[in-house]
Amino acid sequence: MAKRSHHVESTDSRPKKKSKSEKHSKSSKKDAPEGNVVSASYEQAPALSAIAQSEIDQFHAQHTIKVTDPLPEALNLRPITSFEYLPACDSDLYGPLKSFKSPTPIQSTTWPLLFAGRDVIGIAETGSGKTLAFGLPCLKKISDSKRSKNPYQPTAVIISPTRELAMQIYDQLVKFAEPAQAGVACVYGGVRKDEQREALKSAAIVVATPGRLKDLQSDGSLSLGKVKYLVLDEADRMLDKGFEQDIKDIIQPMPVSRRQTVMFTATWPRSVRDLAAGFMSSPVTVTIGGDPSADPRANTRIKQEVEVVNHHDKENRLIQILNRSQRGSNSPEKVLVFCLYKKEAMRVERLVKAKGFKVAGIHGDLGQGERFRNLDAFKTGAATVLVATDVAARGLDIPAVKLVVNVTFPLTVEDYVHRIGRTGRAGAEGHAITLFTETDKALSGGLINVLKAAKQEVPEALLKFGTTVKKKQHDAYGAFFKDVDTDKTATKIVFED
Ligand SMILES: Nc1ncnc2c1ncn2[C@@H]1O[C@H](COP(=O)(O)OP(=O)(O)OP(=O)(O)O)[C@@H](O)[C@H]1O
Repeated sequence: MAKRSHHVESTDSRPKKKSKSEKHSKSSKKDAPEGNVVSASYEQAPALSAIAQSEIDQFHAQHTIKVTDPLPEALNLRPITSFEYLPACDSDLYGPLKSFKSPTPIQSTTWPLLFAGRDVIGIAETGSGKTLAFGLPCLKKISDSKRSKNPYQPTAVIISPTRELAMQIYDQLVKFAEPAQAGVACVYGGVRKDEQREALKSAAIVVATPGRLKDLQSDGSLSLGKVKYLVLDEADRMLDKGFEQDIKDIIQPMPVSRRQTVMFTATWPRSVRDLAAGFMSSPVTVTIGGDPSADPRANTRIKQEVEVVNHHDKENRLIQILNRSQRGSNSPEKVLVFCLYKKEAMRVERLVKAKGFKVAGIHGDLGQGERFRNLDAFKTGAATVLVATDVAARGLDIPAVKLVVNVTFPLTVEDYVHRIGRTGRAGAEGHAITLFTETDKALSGGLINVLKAAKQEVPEALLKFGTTVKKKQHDAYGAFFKDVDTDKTATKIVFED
């Protein structure tokens, strides 16, 4: 088959002088509609173009990959199924990929689109490498651009719902940023601003939580007028009602026509899709493992057990589970225990400690330093049980969490999928045990659908609560950061600053 390489030019609204190579390469892509994405070019590796179409089709079928592109004339870009097909880069940007065998399906499928400058919505199961899916093209954009080093004017902004997750994304990107000579800063609340301000001076990429970013923007510590690459990680959480204003305030000063906007998540409820569309230009939606318009889907490598119990039996049952997991024959497994309420988390942590387990806690009433220290203790194994509220539900990539226990069911089934997604990551097996009570019955239908989609056992006692799925309102998420107090149900998620 003749070697063809696609030179995909997605242009911004202004006419661009064609370089010599572009005059010769046939770009069958119509110019993108007015106001579409940035001027980015992507050269599909000839070796990738040479692969038989049947192999590409097989890859798509094997991983249940679905790509929905609103631009009828757009080129079907082939998935980058091996790191060798990555576009050339004049820095050693790809060096740290050596620790992986091959791209994950979400990386393979979204990388070409992101290199080509398209807006992308990426939906894939927890633990499937979404951070590098959006992170690598971001770093390549910085590494390729001869961006003038305007101090305090980042080229890329990545927004995350939690301080710990912002730090985690930052830590992952820094490994790649050094070879690409791209400065990265991380800004989040709960700590002093002056060091963060200092880091913003030379940062091309800023990873941030919304509150602190807005703070620094309004006190003039940084300008977002030059942002060309915007990522909302855990996008459905970032787009919840009541946060629209935060996100709108952050996006407002950013350029429209030359900005590439990217959203990634493991759950994509209908209630946030219209809002997302308002921030994007002809986004391509990529889903791995199943149709995004259906119910949320859990990572299928996680064994999900649901026990219907009486409210007052929960804590005894938790201790039984911990005895089995921590005092069995093998070395104590790392167990992540989720509560819904801060006071509940503090009470459970005290109970688990009193039973002699090595336990740490993480919730909104702790100082940021203590939260980082406790999370670290769990990562290193100094603590083998972490008692958390939903501050730890999304994104956190903690090695070798063998078991997640939901002592109190979260306020949405999406949060359930994210919580149990702290186990079973990067291809590992996982295990989750959920204590479900009468008070949670409004969510029984959604939970039953998640269990069935993942081919998990559905207990009789759960079926008794009924299978109807309550339509989730736009503001149905529980208090996220300022964790829900025992004396009132959550009315609005409040983000970290
Ligand atoms: N190509 C790859 N091959 C193997 N492991 C990878 C690859 N890319 C990333 N990983 C690892 O997989 C783990 C999960 O990645 P990451 O945290 O980005 O998942 P995620 O999809 O964002 O999860 P979540 O939905 O929970 O946020 C990390 O430890 C990361 O280093």
